[in-house]
Amino acid sequence: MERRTDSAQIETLLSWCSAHNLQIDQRLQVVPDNTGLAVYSGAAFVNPSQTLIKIPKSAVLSVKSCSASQFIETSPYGLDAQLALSLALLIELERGRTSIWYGYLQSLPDGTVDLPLFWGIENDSGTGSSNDSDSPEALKWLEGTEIERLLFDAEGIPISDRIRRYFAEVVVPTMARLPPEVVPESSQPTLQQFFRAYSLVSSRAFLVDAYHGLSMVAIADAFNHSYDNHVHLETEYEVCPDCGSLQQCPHDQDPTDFSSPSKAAETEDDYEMVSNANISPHSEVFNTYGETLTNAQLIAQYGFSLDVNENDRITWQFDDLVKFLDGLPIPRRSSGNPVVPAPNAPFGLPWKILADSFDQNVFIDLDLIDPLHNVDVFCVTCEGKVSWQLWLLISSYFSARLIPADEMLSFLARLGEYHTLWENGNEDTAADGDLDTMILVVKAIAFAVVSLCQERKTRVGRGTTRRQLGDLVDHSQPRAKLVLLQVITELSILESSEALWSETDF
Ligand SMILES: C[S@@+](CC[C@H](N)C(=O)[O-])C[C@H]1O[C@@H](n2cnc3c(N)ncnc32)[C@H](O)[C@@H]1O
Repeated sequence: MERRTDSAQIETLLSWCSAHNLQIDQRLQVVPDNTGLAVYSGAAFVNPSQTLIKIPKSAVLSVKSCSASQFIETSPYGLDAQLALSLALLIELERGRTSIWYGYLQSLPDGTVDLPLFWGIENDSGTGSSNDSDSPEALKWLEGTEIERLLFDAEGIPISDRIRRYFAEVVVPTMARLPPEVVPESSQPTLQQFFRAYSLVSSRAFLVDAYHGLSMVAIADAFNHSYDNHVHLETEYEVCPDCGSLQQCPHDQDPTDFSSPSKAAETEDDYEMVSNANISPHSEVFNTYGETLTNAQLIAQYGFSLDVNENDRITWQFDDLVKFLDGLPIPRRSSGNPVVPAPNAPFGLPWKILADSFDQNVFIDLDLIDPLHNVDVFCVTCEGKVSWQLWLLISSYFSARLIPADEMLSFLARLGEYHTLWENGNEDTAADGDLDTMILVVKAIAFAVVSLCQERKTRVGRGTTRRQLGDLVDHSQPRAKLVLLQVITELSILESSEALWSETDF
């Protein structure tokens, strides 16, 4: 769907930037592209570590800075923060030219960003949008995919229901309470307008610091995404959540603590976009919306996917995995008493200690788990490998049936070593000890991974082969096409993993 921003809108945006002290390095140009705006370099080469954009904190639109700040409850992150910022944005949009962000807001895409959570419900919002003809087909292929899971909150409630509920329970009453100097009394935004505000927040907002939280940041949001990015936004997150001060302030709990060095005033007042790679002349300058984002996450949150995305993975939730493992045959020793696993803690393991003790070889760094881009830890990667967390969960599940609880930690450490030797065909060099038990568990892990992949394959792609899906892509409308490509990727990951883990010679 094309939604090019025209040059008059860009000019108004740039005048607004100068009026609000937002500085853009002359080597960069904001230009129209098919999705709205994009940023390109000019004739000059740009080196890394250059500050290219300075955005005064006073220019960001957040719940704290908006015209109705005292009427909106803030939330630090997650869906609640997105909903609150959507309301703040909606109010500023309703204010039209009287909003101090008008020059910025007029440059944003006109319609609702095409996110799957709105598919099939656009017509319910009262505008009779016609984009929806493609939705039934797209929704059909969405079933069982990684995208589908992202359309629900942690309690399993559809995010679209949460948005509607927030509109009815918070947006409508808040709009009715606002004094006329904030929005005119005649202003009664529709659910469709709130959908648009939500879609803009979902696809453009940044978590800037502990004071402003999730915010709309002009120009920073004009960059498209790539994981080979050239620039990133730098902010000091740890500011006072009450007043935004980076230095000591009256809200500090310990007034005698003067340990934090005071920063220069200019660092305190600006957010900065800084280059982290060379930028060639006349090329598009990319930001990254998250280094670990999968295509499913990009589609759900931003409405687009990359042609190739090495972050793609298939994920499972902890409870579903345990239920699945419960249905598999438990490996048994030919002699010795079976062990009854500890019923409470998951398999009696100190998960945090185990997680911390994994070294550089691990697939996912725990530091990458952040509230906005939550990394799903139990997964198979696009190469078909399992994440260490999935390996650990499966191996401890089976080991708990074979090994007494107080020996589990050391057994799992030895099992990890043995599994690595075995993968490389060097299992003969393993020290003796409980070799038989380790072989049993390694076989059970391989069997479990193959079974998990096979089971997931029955739920993705409606039993259609990848070749047939490929033929369908060519004749599909944009939404169905986007989902079909995702289905093909997911099936291919599952097939690679199944092949990799079946290869093992038992
Ligand atoms: C933060 S905005 C980036 C600027 C954007 N072009 C605009 O002004 O609307 C995010 C939106 O840009 C588009 N976008 C960003 N990176 C993209 C990419 N690599 N491929 C396709 N669309 C992309 C998507 O429509 C996404 O929702």
